[in-house]
Amino acid sequence: MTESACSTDHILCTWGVAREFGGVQALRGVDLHVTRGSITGLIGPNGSGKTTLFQVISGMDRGATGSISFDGEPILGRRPSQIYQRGLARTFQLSRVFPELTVLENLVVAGSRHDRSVRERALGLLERVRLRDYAGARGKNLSYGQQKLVEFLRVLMSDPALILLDEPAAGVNPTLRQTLWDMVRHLNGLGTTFLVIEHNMEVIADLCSSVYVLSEGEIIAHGDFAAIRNDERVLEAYFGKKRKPATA
Ligand SMILES: Nc1ncnc2c1ncn2[C@@H]1O[C@H](COP(=O)(O)OP(=O)(O)OP(=O)(O)O)[C@@H](O)[C@H]1O
Repeated sequence: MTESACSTDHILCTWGVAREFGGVQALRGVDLHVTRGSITGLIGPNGSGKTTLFQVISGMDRGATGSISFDGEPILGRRPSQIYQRGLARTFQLSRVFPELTVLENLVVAGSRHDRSVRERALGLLERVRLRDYAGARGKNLSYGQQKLVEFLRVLMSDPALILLDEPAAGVNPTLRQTLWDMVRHLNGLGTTFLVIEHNMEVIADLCSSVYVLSEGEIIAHGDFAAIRNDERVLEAYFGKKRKPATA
């Protein structure tokens, strides 16, 4: 893929992104395009490099090579705060809620100004996911699923253009999980773009217009879910090499 393949339709493009950890090639030349306004899925077996790619895109891991553009600007090598300020935010596999702050404070700290409008925006978000009654509770006193939802809301406080979600529903009960996906869909309807790591294929099929499949640090397939689900390389990556037919 050439750099010219990245157009203004794409909010994020990566070319040849590679990352090695002491002999382990975690990413091997990853080319990926995220269309503006899409919900794009990133799937792959455990250890295939998904989280590493998020670390690199968000600037938290600055040891990669290749190039990345976000909203037309090169970002590889930039600090996480610079990338975040440009409008690219992410959540983490494990919740990172501030345990001693209240739920409301957890959201307000991420707002741009500590004024009334930030507070109201936070309360509005909590209302939307039915956590308004928990505004005064400390982060540490929420269930794990509630903490993940609060972490997601905190990301929304900065009104990012692109949100990277790293298994946002893992460890979350089915009701909260539904709330979370409804919120993703709602925000996407308002124009927010998402790149989502998710292991549940029903969710991927339901939510994502485009899916990238990573295996051993390489993109092995890309397309809509119907196309990638029957791809030979994808089946092989998930279920292992094809067995030889049994002999009599
Ligand atoms: N900081 C690090 N130091 C050394 N090796 C690392 C580091 N981060 C990731 N790796 C290795 O890179 C590879 C990719 O890991 P990564 O966590 O990105 O995979 P993943 O697809 O997100 O997996 P999972 O689905 O299990 O979360 C693995 O072999 C992992 O052990």
